[in-house]
Amino acid sequence: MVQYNIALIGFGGVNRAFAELVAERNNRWRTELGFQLNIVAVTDLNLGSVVSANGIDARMLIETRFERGGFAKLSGGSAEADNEQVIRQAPADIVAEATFTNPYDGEPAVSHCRWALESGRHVITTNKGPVALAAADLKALARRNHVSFEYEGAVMSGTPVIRMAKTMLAGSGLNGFEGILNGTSNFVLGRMESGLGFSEAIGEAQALGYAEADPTADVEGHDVRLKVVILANELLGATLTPGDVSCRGISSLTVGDIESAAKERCRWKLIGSAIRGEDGRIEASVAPRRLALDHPLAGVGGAINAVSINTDLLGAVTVTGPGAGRVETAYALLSDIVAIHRAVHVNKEAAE
Ligand SMILES: NC(=O)c1ccc[n+]([C@@H]2O[C@H](COP(=O)([O-])OP(=O)(O)OC[C@H]3O[C@@H](n4cnc5c(N)ncnc54)[C@H](O)[C@@H]3O)[C@@H](O)[C@H]2O)c1
Ligand SMILES: N[C@@H](CCO)C(=O)O
Repeated sequence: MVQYNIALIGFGGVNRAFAELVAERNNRWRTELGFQLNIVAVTDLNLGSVVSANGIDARMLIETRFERGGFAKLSGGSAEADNEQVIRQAPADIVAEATFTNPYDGEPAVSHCRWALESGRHVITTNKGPVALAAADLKALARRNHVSFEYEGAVMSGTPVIRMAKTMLAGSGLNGFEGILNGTSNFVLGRMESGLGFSEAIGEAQALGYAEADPTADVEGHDVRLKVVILANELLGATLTPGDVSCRGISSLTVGDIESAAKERCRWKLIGSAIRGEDGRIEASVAPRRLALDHPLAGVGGAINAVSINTDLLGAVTVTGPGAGRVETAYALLSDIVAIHRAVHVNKEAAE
């Protein structure tokens, strides 16, 4: 039986939900997927660090109400988040990076990924910073160290848009995309249509685990800008940085704007898009758009995301599914491990 030792960096909504999946589903994964997971290290800015080569009980981790620095009370624990030491020295095969997204330079998550890859650990991450701002370097580092860098959850949480488009639409002539790529702002717009105030709607999105640590990133469009960079670079072969993407969020929309759109059978949506022009240049933007109710993206509600990918051979192919949520995003981490497992074990077995 294959077992992967996992280090969790950041123990907030996503990695907690992932630990819960490990506690509930490891037996099932053994049978269905051919591997089981063993959490050997966890670090968190608020809780500290804990390392155990024999494994840390996932159920204990999620059921204990730790205070600040509370990992110090566990065997192998410390009150400090010793990220570098844990990432480089814990006996992990895979490092799951799920700390805050920093939209400016991606740090400290970029360093977390770099330390892990340099130390020969696979990296799985839901953090948009390292993927949008340092993917090329991190992929090269992964190749040099014969490990994988996987990041399906960075766009549309557990809905597999990156892997699906890169593998299943290969050769179809991808030339652009447009879509709803932020669960929080889509949820907030829907709640405002139902009469809720902007701040109350954001509060609900935070409670449901959709929002960024600083929800300004959601409502000002910065989160979508990172996702547009990621999709454009992954799917269209672009080399965009966030500065290349014009960006406007939903914070300037008023209840009056939303009501007048509704009277004219329209609805506001925050749309991220990129398109390859005649000259080969990629134009990318994030902006609220007033869509007629019969537009395919107008009916996408709540924290659901949808992206229509333009192809030469098929026309538009639309992927829709959850775009935020703790469990939904934790699933993306599992899907990354499945990809690593298939690359390492299944392909090796097929070659033998
Ligand atoms: N929640 C979602 O729906 C969702 C979806 C897709 C992607 N993401 C991304 O996944 C990541 C995690 O999201 P989340 O919802 O769990 O966020 P969260 O705010 O609930 O958790 C982040 C955790 O990281 C810890 N942390 C921050 N900096 C750290 C550091 N330097 N060292 C160790 N720990 C640190 C924090 O203490 C916190 O517990 C974020 O980058 C987010 O953008 C989240
Ligand atoms: N805050 C983000 C999480 C998913 O990246 C959203 O609401 O879409």
